[in-house]
Amino acid sequence: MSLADTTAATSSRQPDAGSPAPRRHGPWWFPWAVALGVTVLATGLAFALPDYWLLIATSVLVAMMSLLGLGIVTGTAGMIALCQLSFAAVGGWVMDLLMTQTALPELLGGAAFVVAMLVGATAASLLGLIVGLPALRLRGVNLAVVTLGVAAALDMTLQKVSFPDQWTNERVQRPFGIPGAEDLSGNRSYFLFVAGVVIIVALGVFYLQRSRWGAGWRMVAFSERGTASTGTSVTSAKLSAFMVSAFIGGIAGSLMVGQITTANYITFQTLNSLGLYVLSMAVGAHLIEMAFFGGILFVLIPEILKQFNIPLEWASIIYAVLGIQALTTKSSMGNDLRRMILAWQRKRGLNSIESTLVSLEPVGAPVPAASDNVLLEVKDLRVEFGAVVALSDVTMQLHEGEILGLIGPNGAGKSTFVDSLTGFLPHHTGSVTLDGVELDSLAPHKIARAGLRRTFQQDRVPSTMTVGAYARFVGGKEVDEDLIDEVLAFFGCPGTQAPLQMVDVGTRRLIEVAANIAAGPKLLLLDEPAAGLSHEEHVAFADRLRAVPERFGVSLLIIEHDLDLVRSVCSNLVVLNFGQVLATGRQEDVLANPEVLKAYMGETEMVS
Ligand SMILES: Nc1ncnc2c1ncn2[C@@H]1O[C@H](COP(=O)(O)OP(=O)(O)OP(=O)(O)O)[C@@H](O)[C@H]1O
Repeated sequence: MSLADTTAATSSRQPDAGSPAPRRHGPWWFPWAVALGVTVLATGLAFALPDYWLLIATSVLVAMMSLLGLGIVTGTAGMIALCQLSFAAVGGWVMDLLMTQTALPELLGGAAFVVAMLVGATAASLLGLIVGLPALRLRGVNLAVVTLGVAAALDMTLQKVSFPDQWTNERVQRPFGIPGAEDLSGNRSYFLFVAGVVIIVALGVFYLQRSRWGAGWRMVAFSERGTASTGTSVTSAKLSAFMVSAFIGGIAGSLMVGQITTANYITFQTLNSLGLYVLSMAVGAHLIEMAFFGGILFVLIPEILKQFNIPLEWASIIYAVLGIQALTTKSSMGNDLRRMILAWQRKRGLNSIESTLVSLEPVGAPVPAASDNVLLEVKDLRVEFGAVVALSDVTMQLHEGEILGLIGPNGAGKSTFVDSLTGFLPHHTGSVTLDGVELDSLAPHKIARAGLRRTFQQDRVPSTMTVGAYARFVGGKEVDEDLIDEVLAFFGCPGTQAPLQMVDVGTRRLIEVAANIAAGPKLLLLDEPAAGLSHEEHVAFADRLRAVPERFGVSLLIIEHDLDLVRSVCSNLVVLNFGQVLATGRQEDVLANPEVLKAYMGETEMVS
């Protein structure tokens, strides 16, 4: 499409034809209805089960609590933690200390248990913070070794120090009983108390998973770079996952101590933490219902072995088989189940979600003209990878309201340029300023917050969220929800309720562009945004991009190999070659420059 083909811009912010359905939030009462149902069920079980099975049921709930915590680090945030029972041990130890060695029970009566439990969980979350620190730099096997080391060290310490109740042979008093129950501190009321705590924590996890924190955990599991480029600190996301996980682990430890009213280091041994990790991976403990199922397995496998007089050590072999299955298939029972439901829905033609970009009425905006205000100023940018000079003395400007194209042959330094500007290559020299603010010394998430955002060549949109959750996360705390709907509709993206799992990769990249525009940056860098789009989608996408600066107030820097798109949307171009600026200026002039023709494409293709 040439300049002559374009018509006047429409700058009004009217909703487009083909808008997604109005935003609907899931029924708010659903989790509360489930919680009520579980409460009724637990109350029924408390009065129906014999004493021995009440103890077993309590153990299931406590194991579920441990798995709920572990699921946050392993399933949601995608890290490895082999010391979940160390957090439980710290929680249990502190509660044991407060309940048997201090005047807390006399002072607070039945409520002392709850206070001690919360103090213990807080202490465990501090250990979570310490364990999380290495996770900022380590991944995979290295992180596994560190967390295993923590578990082993705590194991040995507990063997030496022992639990406080054993110093004086006192027992931990269980919490206040349930009114009307006969045995106010007995197994029935304790089961009900534990069930209540589990329901509260499960509700907390449910809402956390859907909060900004939860979205950060999911993002960090999928892509740390993607997370940072949305303005979220990877450090905070990882540490908060470890701290919340450890807090819940600490509560589980307190409940374990309350169950047996005394404590022993054997309960919290490293081997048990390993078993819990394997189970968490095998069932997919980031899903609340699967954490419950995992709790049943964790308690029932040894119980069944006991019933058949099989040595309990065989339980480890069963966990090992489950672990091998989960690690080799890189999936969990929960995820498999969800995938099966999805495949079944697809077979029935339900929920297939596609972009409506090509069916949108063209906006017909002209290629935007740049204003006189310099928005981005890059001076003498230089990046070296050992002996390779990837960028050398790159100097360029981008003006407010402009769509600037950055082109160059393979290996010219385009990705290195984008990475340096957005903080992912901190060791560059030279200077980068955005709207007068120096960006050089800032971390990637701070650069994003300063108003310079980017999208990626590779898919950085996690399939574990809905379109709306992702867009709200990318948009930041202050994002206008109506603007999210508007930008999604503007690019023909699915509505906010659509699960990203149902959306193809090309449409996901459109959603990434839309969400970043809704975030309202001053400048958005699009790294090969049209890759993976069909010809018709290219044309429609270019039409929409041209309207972005005026309609949404976002300037664009587009890195693209596709010269049709560049011709169609960019007023000015910068050409990189061997890490240096080969040409810069008006698009028509640059594309006619013989040096550019020679270096970039070969004359025949450019002239045609
Ligand atoms: N991490 C790295 N270590 C060493 N050399 C690198 C590294 N990253 C990039 N380079 C080199 O720097 C130069 C510029 O690479 P860059 O990826 O920025 O080019 P590009 O223009 O984005 O290429 P493409 O269009 O193929 O994506 C190339 O010579 C590349 O081999």
